[in-house]
Amino acid sequence: MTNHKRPPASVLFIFGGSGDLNYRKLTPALYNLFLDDYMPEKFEIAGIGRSAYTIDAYHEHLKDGITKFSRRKGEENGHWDNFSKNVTYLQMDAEDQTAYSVITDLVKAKEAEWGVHPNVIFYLAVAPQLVPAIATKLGSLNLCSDKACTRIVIEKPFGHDLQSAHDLNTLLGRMFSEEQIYRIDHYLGKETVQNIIALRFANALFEPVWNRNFIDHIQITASETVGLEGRGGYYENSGALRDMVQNHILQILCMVAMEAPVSFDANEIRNKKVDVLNAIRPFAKEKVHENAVRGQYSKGWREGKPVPGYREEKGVNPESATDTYAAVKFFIDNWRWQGVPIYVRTGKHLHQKATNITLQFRPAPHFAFPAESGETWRPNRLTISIQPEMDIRLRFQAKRPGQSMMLEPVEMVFNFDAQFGDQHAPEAYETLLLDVMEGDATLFMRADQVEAAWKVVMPILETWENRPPVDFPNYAPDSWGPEEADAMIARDNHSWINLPK
Ligand SMILES: NC(=O)C1=CN([C@@H]2O[C@H](COP(=O)(O)OP(=O)(O)OC[C@H]3O[C@@H](n4cnc5c(N)ncnc54)[C@H](OP(=O)(O)O)[C@@H]3O)[C@@H](O)[C@H]2O)C=CC1
Ligand SMILES: O=C1O[C@H](COP(=O)(O)O)[C@@H](O)[C@H](O)[C@H]1O
Repeated sequence: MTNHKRPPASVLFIFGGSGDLNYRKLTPALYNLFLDDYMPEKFEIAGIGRSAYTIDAYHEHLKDGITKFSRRKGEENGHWDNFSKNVTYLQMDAEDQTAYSVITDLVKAKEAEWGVHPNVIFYLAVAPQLVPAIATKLGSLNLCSDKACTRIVIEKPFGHDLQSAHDLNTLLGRMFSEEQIYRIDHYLGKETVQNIIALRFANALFEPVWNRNFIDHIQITASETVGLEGRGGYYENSGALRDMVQNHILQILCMVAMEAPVSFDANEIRNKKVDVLNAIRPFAKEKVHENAVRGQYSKGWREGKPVPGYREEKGVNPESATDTYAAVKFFIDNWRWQGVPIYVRTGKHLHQKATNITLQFRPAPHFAFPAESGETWRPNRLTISIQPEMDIRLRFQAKRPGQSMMLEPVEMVFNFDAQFGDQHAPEAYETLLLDVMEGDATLFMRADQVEAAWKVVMPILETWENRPPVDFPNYAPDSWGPEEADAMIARDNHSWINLPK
């Protein structure tokens, strides 16, 4: 028996139903929502692709993905039959307008069967080049003018640069109103990312010190130990700055730096975030090299096994100039953050998988203790670990037990798993898919947000594109990235904070 509201009846069309994202993320997320009683009482999921599948083969394929990739690891597959009877497959070429009648037919059939007009959700889990064609064809169906019930979900990447993102927004705007468009950034669905808002705005403790008067600098790290994982074709045209900084990292930065919202209304939250993006100091192109560092991994070793260099990966140009690492120093020009550097970095094949945010506080204004007591003195730090560790740590000085006043840095830790158990935290895609079915766009990117984020990175991208790197490859797998990134932060008398594994 469910004790929460469930979304209204919904028909969900997944373009890319035969693809990797649906296999690894979307269907496992939908199945978990089903197990947790969050799916609508009446729902139909239609995967779409050109590949041929019998319905049984399609179900087997999806079940295999759940067994391998669901947070529940398929241990509750006993409910699969009840779920999969609502899952169908439509073999169609999405570039063929005449094929789209199957979509309207299915919606009509479900409306007649259920006796209610359902939500109609189009999830575009396809390569970005296909998005304009599909959106245009959907636009010519009778379904899209229903602003209350019809929604379109667009996967990343949203555009390749500011101009293409703007063009895509314009095109989508011809067929759908802004409230119907859900631009996914899966980081916003992560529990620990959403918790930044709770930490900041549900507690009176932090807000008074959350500003330039107390904070010395901020670091955001999103490091990965994996390489391309078969996505060379995509990544070669993207790179770390486009793939991670323009979207995930800037969104995290917005949540750390935004002003307090007055309500949880989607537009209120998004307004506050876009204010941050608009306040990020634009880079003069001649200053880019002082504030941004790019890297590319060479061949090397990880845990005793050889790792091919980026330029040797499938789908990659042997002389590629694509960045697999990016580090940038940002400033936010507003009253709260004036003068506080925000260092961000991300990269493939780094030493550790870790996404975390550290706010380092200014030193205490006067050190009254005997000089020798402060040998191990360290500045206060608040560290928010997003993944794989999910915790928040506050570092402060304590008196070491004994007859003399010796100080020692210690930590207070809140750990999600220890507090709430590790079994039932929903995955990002569960949260985001549920939000789409419920019509809540708070965790999705509005058109102006996406474009503002592109504006932030464009001077770096343009400078890098006009000035090919001379030193690539410039970092080894299993390292912390190029030395130049260490030098960039060292010029400000700081160093990158690498948390212990
Ligand atoms: N995979 C991932 O982990 C992530 C993916 N994404 C994004 O999701 C999107 C999809 O990625 P991914 O699933 O990896 O890609 P895949 O290449 O695995 O899947 C592409 C899908 O598009 C379908 N498709 C291609 N052309 C047509 C067509 N003409 N008509 C109908 N269907 C078509 C393919 O079906 P068929 O071949 O059967 O026609 C397939 O289902 C991309 O934008 C990607 O950037 C974002 C984050 C993570
Ligand atoms: O969007 C992307 O994110 C993943 C990292 O996601 P995470 O949830 O595992 O942190 C990244 O590997 C991929 O290149 C990028 O497209």
